[in-house]
Amino acid sequence: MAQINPSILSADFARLAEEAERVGGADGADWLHVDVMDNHFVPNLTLGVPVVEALRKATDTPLDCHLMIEDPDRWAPQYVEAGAGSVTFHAEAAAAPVRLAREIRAKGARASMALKPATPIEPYEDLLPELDMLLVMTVEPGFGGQAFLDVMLPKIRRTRRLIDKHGLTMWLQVDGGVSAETIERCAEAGADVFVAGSAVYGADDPAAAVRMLRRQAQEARPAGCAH
Ligand SMILES: O=C(CO)[C@H](O)[C@H](O)COP(=O)(O)O
Repeated sequence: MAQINPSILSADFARLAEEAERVGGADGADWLHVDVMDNHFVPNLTLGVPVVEALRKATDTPLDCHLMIEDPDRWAPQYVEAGAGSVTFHAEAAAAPVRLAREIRAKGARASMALKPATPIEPYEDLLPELDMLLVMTVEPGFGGQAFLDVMLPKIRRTRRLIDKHGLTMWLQVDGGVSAETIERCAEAGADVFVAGSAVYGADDPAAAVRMLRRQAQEARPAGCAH
């Protein structure tokens, strides 16, 4: 089942509760993607734990927190305590990714790891069973509205093959430039969770955009795929 996670990076930060509402409801967002940026790991600054706590109270949609921050080993557990249902840390930033994934899971959230475009999946093959999701970035992290990097499609395919080879049920997420023009290629390559910021919040009807993206992804999935 294809999941669509609108990124609040493209939402109106002065009205986050209403923006969450605009993509929620039946057939709406599967998760709300919350981009946490610290101005060090990426050259942009967004929000932190108090905003995640406030969002948790403002919406029933589960929160998928993507930490684009340094030292996630120290900070990620606080996002679980703040109410995130899934916490993604970056492979490039984590000092002890296995220990961190186990801590996130032990605290009750899904553990996920992200790879920047230049980071290969292969060195992390043995870590996959420790994770509930792997995020392949399809833009350089830091900003919404960037063009989708087609050169990431082979990495999505290789990651899907590794997940299937190990018989894992973990999810494969893509984030960056995902839109009506690019989502089918991602789904064909094996992604099953799609983050979309500008393609959802830039639409006249964001909830309809979520439904359309989900339908496109669902129809583009390889025939007979287990994910
Ligand atoms: O992680 C991100 C940027 O670092 C965003 O989630 C992502 O770029 C979504 O925005 P868009 O769909 O407009 O590309």
